Amino acid sequence: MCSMEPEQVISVHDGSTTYHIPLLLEKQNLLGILCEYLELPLERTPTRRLEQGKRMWNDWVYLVRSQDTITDTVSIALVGKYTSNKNAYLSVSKSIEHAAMYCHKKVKIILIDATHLEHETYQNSAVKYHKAWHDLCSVKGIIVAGGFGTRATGGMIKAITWARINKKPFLGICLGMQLIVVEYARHVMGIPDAGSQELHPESKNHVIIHMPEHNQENGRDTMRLGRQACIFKEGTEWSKLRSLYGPTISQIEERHRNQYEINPEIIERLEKAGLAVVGKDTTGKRIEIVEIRDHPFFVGVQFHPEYLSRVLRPSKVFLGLFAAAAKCLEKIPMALQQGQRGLVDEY
Ligand SMILES: NC(=O)CC[C@H](N)C(=O)O
Repeated sequence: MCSMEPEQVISVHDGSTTYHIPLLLEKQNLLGILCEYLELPLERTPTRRLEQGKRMWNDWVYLVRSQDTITDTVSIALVGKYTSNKNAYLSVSKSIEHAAMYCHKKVKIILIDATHLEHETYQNSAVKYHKAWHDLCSVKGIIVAGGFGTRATGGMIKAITWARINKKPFLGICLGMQLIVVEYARHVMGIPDAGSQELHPESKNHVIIHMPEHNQENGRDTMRLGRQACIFKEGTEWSKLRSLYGPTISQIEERHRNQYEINPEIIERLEKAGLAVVGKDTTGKRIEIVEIRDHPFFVGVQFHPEYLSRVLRPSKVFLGLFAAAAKCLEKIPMALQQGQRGLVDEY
């Protein structure tokens, strides 16, 4: 066969998940073959690096194999406006999967087009409207993901109201967090026209404003980007999200991509009404995390936790949402503190 030896052919057959593929490759000695053909001196690799690699490999094999014995599936709705493109929310979907693997559960992610939750859809297509609401009401947890522009935000706000009132585990990411604040201001604080400068320019009560140091004319060129610190506020040890980082962590770093922020002038009123500030930036003015205390899990983050989630190191933010949906949140802080590789370690 075209000047190739049989042992040079490596096959990757269908498996239950893509995470099994490294296991298939290893079984066929891919590493050995590559080292031989590329003349890579594995024996000269420092022992520390080799051991680190071995540990990571063992953790990977353990986690992937443990997936084969899962019986429970937890459904999570991902509410957004770019749902017609399956890959638009790939990093968010993968982060939910990482969290599910840690909790030893399977996940079914249901993409919901936020416009379908809006009344206009009911008028044009009652089937789409009822299907979207049926999906939203059936799932165990809900995420409103990031985004730009007004379209579909009416439906996202409806999803937030539903999760808040019905005590469904909920996570709002970036735009999702900004809409939590709009929803709270409108329906709990009694400001019916509360809005965001980006989405509701006509509003007289902007609870989300353009960040002053960012140039509006240059649009997205001047976004707040990249890794930035978030400091947990004193007295927020009760926070369900914070409990996942452990008692010694007072600061985390996460990646950002936004132009708007919570209006600092409303923060005191927001907190008095029950939407607590859990994390702020290093200036102490910019809000990074909000959370409702009397709720199984209702968290908004201004950053994008999906950018830093990894298979062996799932984002705590997604872990919180997923574990609350799977009703195993109370086990997670201890499991993480003890360095368990996942909840299956219990068995
Ligand atoms: N990444 C996002 O979700 C952005 C949210 C919002 N459009 C902003 O610019 O702040």
